[in-house]
Amino acid sequence: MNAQEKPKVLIIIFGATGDLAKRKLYPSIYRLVRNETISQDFAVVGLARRNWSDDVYRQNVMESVEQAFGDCEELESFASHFHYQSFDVTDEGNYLQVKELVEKLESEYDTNGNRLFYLAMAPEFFGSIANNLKEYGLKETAGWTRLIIEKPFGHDLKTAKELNSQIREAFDEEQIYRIDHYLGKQMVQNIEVIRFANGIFEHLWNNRFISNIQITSSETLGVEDRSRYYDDSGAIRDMVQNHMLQMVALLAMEPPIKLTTDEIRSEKIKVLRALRQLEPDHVHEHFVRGQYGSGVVNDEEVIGYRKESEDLVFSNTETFVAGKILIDNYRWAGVPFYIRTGKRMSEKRTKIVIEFKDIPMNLYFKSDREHHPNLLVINIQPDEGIALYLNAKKAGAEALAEPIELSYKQGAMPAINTPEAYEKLLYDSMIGDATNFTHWDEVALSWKYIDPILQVWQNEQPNFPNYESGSMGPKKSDKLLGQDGFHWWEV
Ligand SMILES: NC(=O)C1=CN([C@@H]2O[C@H](COP(=O)(O)OP(=O)(O)OC[C@H]3O[C@@H](n4cnc5c(N)ncnc54)[C@H](OP(=O)(O)O)[C@@H]3O)[C@@H](O)[C@H]2O)C=CC1
Ligand SMILES: O=C1O[C@H](COP(=O)(O)O)[C@@H](O)[C@H](O)[C@H]1O
Repeated sequence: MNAQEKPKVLIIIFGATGDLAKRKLYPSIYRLVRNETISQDFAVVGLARRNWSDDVYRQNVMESVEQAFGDCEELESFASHFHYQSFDVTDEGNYLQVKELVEKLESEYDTNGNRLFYLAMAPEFFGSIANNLKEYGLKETAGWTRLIIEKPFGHDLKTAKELNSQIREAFDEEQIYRIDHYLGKQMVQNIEVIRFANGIFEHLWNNRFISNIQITSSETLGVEDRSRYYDDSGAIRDMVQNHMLQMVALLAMEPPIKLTTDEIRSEKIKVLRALRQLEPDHVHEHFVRGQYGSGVVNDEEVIGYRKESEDLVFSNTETFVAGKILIDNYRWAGVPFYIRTGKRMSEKRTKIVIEFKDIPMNLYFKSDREHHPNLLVINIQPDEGIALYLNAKKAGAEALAEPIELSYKQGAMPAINTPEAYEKLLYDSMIGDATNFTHWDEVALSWKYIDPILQVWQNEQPNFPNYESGSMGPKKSDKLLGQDGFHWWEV
């Protein structure tokens, strides 16, 4: 496709009545169409079991867009491109009807035969859907065919491998887009730019100048109505195996020789290969898990995880993880990457703190115990931006220093309308840019790192709940850094 051309596409959504489709996919497609990022020659086929008509489906699409953006222009005309078919993925006979509908729409809309299949469904269906798409001829088209797969991609390395071979029987690796929505976030994409477009940072980006890196992704929400999925997954599979390790890889990778999908992936893969695998005896030294009890979040009293549903009364699933990750390569030997993520914490925030090594002797602070190392903070959300903490002279006669903050906030720039992560990733998949999707090798290496932790945890009885809702997790998470002489920066 010519870079100037706007993609023309027929999007086929499996799980069209579900939460993800409503909250993320329809508003994203609306923005892509409204901003004319994609061609007006587009259509959407929604598939799910519910017995909806096109009208009911369109009504739901319009409501989801309005919920996201308030009153919107030309919503009815936008929704008229959406078509619904009641469909049970477990009934193979249904695929022929889907094929008929797709071919009929392709003769009505000028989409060049381009088909984007989006699997917004429970993962147990991913493999069979992919195979049936091939079996029933839905891949046979004059245009391109791509498959977007939601997470979780497997439950551990073994099941991820099984799933991957199933999907690869039907689709080539270049046609598979494994989505990790963190890679669509503006400030996650900014990590590479901050590092590789600024001479002042890249020279310092190594174990001679950085003492540790901290990545926090905290949420105030609890498990909501996803307990069936979440209880089987827990924070380590839900957030660490994918989003957190992807951020580690972006922070630690070597500069790619070119900004192409293959070169960037190849550098990320090298980092994941260099992660120090944990022996069972070392898991407790490096990883802490937690589960929320009751507490107060945003001034409201909330219940503990085990009270969220009858099925969770005896649950040992972790809703919090903190970890110390080591990367055994020349650049990062000896620099801990601390990560923490959890539900029902005191605030919703994702941020990265790069702590630089302190100077050997500080002449400007009153006591030797006062440490104000330089920090670079990358705020991923909600306030997208960067802050650099330096020390400057305190006003007054004495020769004393105090920390100051130089900051840049993306939202403060006029006319910058940050695209939502899903919007960006949907567009990338339509133009065939897989840079911000995860390659199978990345998925496999992430599971390889996580598996030993899962194995130790599943054989032990945790003492849950061990953190109050509205806090920043269990005390042991602070000790993880304390034992190395560091602390979490609440900047
Ligand atoms: N929701 C979120 O915020 C996120 C979700 N994800 C992932 O996205 C995927 C979808 O999640 P989510 O939308 O929350 O899940 P939901 O449970 O809300 O939706 C599931 C969808 O699948 C349909 N469905 C279920 N069984 C069948 C079947 N046998 N045949 C056809 N359709 C069926 C349901 O519709 P019906 O009942 O009408 O058949 C519904 O449309 C999952 O893989 C999840 O892990 C990833 C990140 C975030
Ligand atoms: O993938 C997931 O991410 C969300 C957090 O995403 P964010 O963009 O709001 O930071 C998390 O709530 C969910 O459990 C997980 O599946």
